Formats: sequence, structure tokens, C-alpha cells
Amino acid sequence: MTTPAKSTWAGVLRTPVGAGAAGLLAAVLLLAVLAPLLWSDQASAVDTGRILEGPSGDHWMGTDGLGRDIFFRVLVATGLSVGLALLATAVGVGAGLLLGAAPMLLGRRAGRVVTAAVNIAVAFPGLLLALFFAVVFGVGATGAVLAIGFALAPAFARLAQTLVAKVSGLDYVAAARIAGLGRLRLLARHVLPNVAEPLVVNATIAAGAALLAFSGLSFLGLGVQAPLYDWGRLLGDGLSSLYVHPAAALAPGTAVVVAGLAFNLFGEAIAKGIGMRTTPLSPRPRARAAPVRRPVVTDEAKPVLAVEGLRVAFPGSTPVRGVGFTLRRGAAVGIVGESGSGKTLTALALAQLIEQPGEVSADRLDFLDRPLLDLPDRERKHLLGTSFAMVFQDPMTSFNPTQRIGRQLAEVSEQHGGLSRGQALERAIDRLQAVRVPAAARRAKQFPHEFSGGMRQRAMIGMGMMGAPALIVADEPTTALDVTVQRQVLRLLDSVRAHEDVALLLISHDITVVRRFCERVLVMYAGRIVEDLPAADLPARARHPYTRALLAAVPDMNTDREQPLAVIPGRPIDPAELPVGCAFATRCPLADEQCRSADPPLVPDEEGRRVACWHADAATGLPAVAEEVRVGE
Ligand SMILES: Nc1ncnc2c1ncn2[C@@H]1O[C@H](COP(=O)(O)OP(=O)(O)OP(=O)(O)O)[C@@H](O)[C@H]1O
Repeated sequence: MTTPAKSTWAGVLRTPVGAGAAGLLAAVLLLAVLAPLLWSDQASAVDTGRILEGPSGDHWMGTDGLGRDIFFRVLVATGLSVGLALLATAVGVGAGLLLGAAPMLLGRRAGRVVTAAVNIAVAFPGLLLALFFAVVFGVGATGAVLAIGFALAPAFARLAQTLVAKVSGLDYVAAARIAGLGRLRLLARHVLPNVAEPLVVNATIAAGAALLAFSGLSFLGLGVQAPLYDWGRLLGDGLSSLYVHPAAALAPGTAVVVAGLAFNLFGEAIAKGIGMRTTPLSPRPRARAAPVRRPVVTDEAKPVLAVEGLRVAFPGSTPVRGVGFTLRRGAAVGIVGESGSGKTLTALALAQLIEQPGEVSADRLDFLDRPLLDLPDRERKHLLGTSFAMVFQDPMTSFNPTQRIGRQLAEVSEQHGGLSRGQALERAIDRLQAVRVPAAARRAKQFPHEFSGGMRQRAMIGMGMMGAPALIVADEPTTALDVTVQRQVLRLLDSVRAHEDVALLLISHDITVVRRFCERVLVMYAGRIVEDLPAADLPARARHPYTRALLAAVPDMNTDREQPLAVIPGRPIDPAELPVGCAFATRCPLADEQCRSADPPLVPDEEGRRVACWHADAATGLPAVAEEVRVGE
């Protein structure tokens, strides 16, 4: 597990509460180690002549029923009290982590059973659980450690579950999955280090609670047994003579309160410190307050993205089969195709977001001239985090509903751009302004639900621009929006592309959108690119029967509204049941025996246009505008 960055600790220690709590905790821990070594003899020395004496110069806190010095006994008891409390906390955190990570390690079904059990256990009061386990494990220190440990476990399991689930959904964990890491390694290398901070903070606070619980069990006679003694036992012993000699109970009681406070205050101070963090935990590049500039310097003539033979395979199907294209700075390329043609999987594969059991392979997948599939995790994460922006279909699920928009945008620059919290927030406001969110400074403080759909999508684009993106992949970015807002968002993407010199890959099922905003169009069918042509060539020079059918299915102002809408006959192909020949053959008016027996290759012509059809030349005779083809006619 990684510990919080040095600067965070330094920050915590600089605050008065942090410094006080740290000093107090250090004293308690030091005493726990040294007191049993230094004063054990004085603490156990019996003096029958001075039984139950009150405080005096010889015995600052008086003596107990055997004339032993209470002050020394309280000091020596620090070792057992703190040691056992820490042990119980370790048991609780360990068991909690195991239970919390179970859904990730065991898979969905077994994970659900564990989660249900944890949910039930969390509902029981901790002290009740501790008493129950104390009875199960028997009276004594070991039993009490296990009892308190297991009583703490459900809360830690719940916390670990939430944290693990949150981190598991992050891009870099998905990326690590694609890199083929096993579940255990994924947990150890990518998940646990990222959930360590809140767990450590909670464990510190829980240690205070364990100390209290342990004293309680010992006080009740269920914990530490004679001749051993901890604060709880001393408290129990002292209580019997409370009216004669209150110091005998007050001294161990005060020790419990002070030590408990030390753990609690220190835990709270760290929590606050983490919240006030002014530098990212990792990685920490040298960049300072200056606006984030392009982190990867590339030869402008080189493509931003070069893809060859991209494949996405799942057990039993290969929904993306050999996709290849290049994208240059400032260029806009569109991918169109019906639902299920593999557009989204292509985008996810580019962003390294395909999850197991899916597998991505490619003859070439170079982003900013770096082979994405071969880069070390950390480098790939940084490269994608700074230069690759993704705008998803549903603006509602793109943001964390519990965090303010500005904070979510700022996080990107804190993580990857090396900006401080304040600087990152300033940049977030600037980016929100850039994507034309009105009153950006005020809006930055709002939660996602306070934004309209279009504004959320603009904020998402703004988030993509927190770094210096070289590529924006927008997957159906306007599907969830109404028509006027759709236009605004598309225009915004277009202006970002033009002004920031960013490459844009626009994915849509709507060929008219792609035609309008992109200079090149890739038409996908059954996981392959079947045609690649300049948008200006649509509709006249489209040579694939599928492209022409897509165009023909788009109604326009001249479409006769009395007639049923045109559709492409037949159904899209299931990637698990691909035919031997051309996948479009069953729906194609030009299909013949050759089409049914051999899949046509994607062939470029002298102008760089590519088409995969045995009858590409004949296809230009097919209708490509809506009123020319109607189902049922
Ligand atoms: N996790 C998965 N496991 C197996 N098959 C999948 C998985 N995800 C997607 N597919 C299949 O891959 C094919 C392509 O899916 P993809 O989401 O890329 O299509 P799309 O063209 O983006 O369609 P839409 O516009 O509906 O999102 C579909 O047939 C889909 O069923």
C-alpha cells in the first residue's frame, strides 16, 4: 500500500490539531513500547503495608489492593492496551479487506453472497458483535482480539467494497485488465494502492474505537486475564474502591480517553489533510502553474492515431474485425453504421477500455506515435490521461453524481498535469468557459444533476480539454439530447477541433451528422470497415451497397410523408454468426454466389478511397436518397 505523499503528512503536521494529535500519538506509542521495559518491576512490586492508599509523593496515583503503585501500573498497561487494540484493528482491517475484495476476486455470483452477508453484519451494533464473538472465542486476550477484530470487519468490508468497486471502474483498471493482469495482481497493484488512504485513515480512527472496546471487554472480565493487566482491568479493579480512592479508577480511565483521543484526532487530521491536498499523489510530473501544454511533442505531419488490423474478440465472437484508419491533427473522421456494427467497441478499444473477457489486438495501434498496446501501464495511463479525450453517449453517467463538476474537472489536471488544487480549479473554470458554460465559476460549484443534459455534455468536452488532448473520441455524443442542443454540442466539438487542432473521431448511427461535421467517413458493417470515403463524395460517389442503403434510409425535406419511411431490409448480422462470404450479402440487392462464398477485401483506389465490395462499380447505380427506395413498394 502506498502511504500518503510526504507533503500531505507535512501539511497535517503543520496544523495545530495535526501537530498536537501526532505528538500525543507518538507519546502513547513510545510509552507502549518503553513502559513495560522500564517500569514493570515497580508496577508489580507488592507492599502489603500500603494497601489502597490515596495519592502521595511516593505513589502519585496511590496504591491498589496489594499496595502496588497505580501510576506505574497504568504506564505499563499502555503496552498491552495499545498493542492488543492495534492487533484487533489489524484483524478487522485484514478481514474487512478480504471480504471487501471478494466480489472482485471471486466473481459476481460468489461476490454477491459475500456482499449480502456483509450488509447483514453491518446492521448489527459493533459492541453486540464483539460480545457475541467474545463468547464464541472464549474469555481471554486472544478471544478479545478476535472478537473486536471481527466486530470491526463488517464496517471495513463495506468501506473496502465501495472503494474497490469505485476504483475497479476507473479507466486505468480497465486498461490493466486488458494488459492481462490476474485478479490478485490487479487488486494488489492497481486497486489496493488507490484505496489505501481512506483505509489507513479509518483504521487509525478504528484503533481508537478498538482501544475503548478492549477496555470495555477487560472491564467486564471478558478480556485480559490476571496476572496480565490492561487499562480495562485496572479500571475494573479501581472501580470497587471508587468512593474510598477515586484515583485508582480515574488514572486508567484518563489513559483510555487520552489514547483514544490521540488515535481519533490523528485519523481526523489525516483525513482533513488528504482533503486539503495541494499536490497529486502520483505520478508527479514537474509541470507547474503554467497552463497545461501538449505533453507529448509530435511531428505534426505524423498521424495522431494510426490503426491497422484492430480486432476486438469475446469468447465465441469477434465483433471488431481488422479495422484500420489514420487520423491527423485537426481532422474529423466519422464512423457510421447500424446498431451492433462495432462502432462503440472500436472506440473503447482505442481508449483501452475493453474489459475481460474481451481482448484487443492490432497489427498497429499507435497513438501520438507510441504503440498503445505495448506501452507500460503507467506510461499508457499518462498518455491517455493527458492526450486522449472521450465523450460518452450518456452525459448523465459520465460524471460522479456526488462531486461538484468543477472538482471533477480539476481532478484530471491534479492527477496528470501536476497542478495544485487551486490552480486545477481555476483551469476547470477556464475550460467550462471555453465550452460556453454560462457563469462558469458558479456552475463549477454545482453538482451534475444541476446541469442540463447539453450542459453536462459540454462540461464533459471541457473535461477532455483539461489536458491538451490530441484526439477526442465522441461516441454518439448527442443521442441523449434534443435536436437544438444536439447541434450546439456538435458545433462545439467542431470548433474545439478547429481551434485546438485536435483530431476528432465522431461515432454516430446518423450518416447526415457525420457527413456534415467530418471530412472523411468510415462506414462499418458487422465489425469491419466496408467503405472509407470523403464526406463530400456522399451520396453521389458512395460505392458500397450498404453505404447507399444507409443514405437512402435518411428522410429529408423532400421525402413524401404519406409514404412509409425507408429502411434497410433484413437485420444486422450477429457477430457470433458471421457468414463465410460478405456479411451484407443477405441484405444486398447485388449479392451473387461470389459474395456468399468470399468476403471482399477492403481495396483502396487511386484517390485513397476504400471499399469492400465485389460489385463496387455496379453499386453506384443503386439509390442513395430516401425517396428512391421504400419498403413495401
Ligand atoms: N461485452 C461484450 N461481449 C460480447 N459481445 C459484445 C460485448 N459488447 C458488445 N458486444 C457485441 O459487439 C457488437 C458490436 O457492439 P457495439 O456496441 O460496438 O455496436 P455499435 O455499433 O456501437 O452499436 P450501438 O450504436 O447500438 O452502440 C454487438 O453485436 C454487441 O452485441
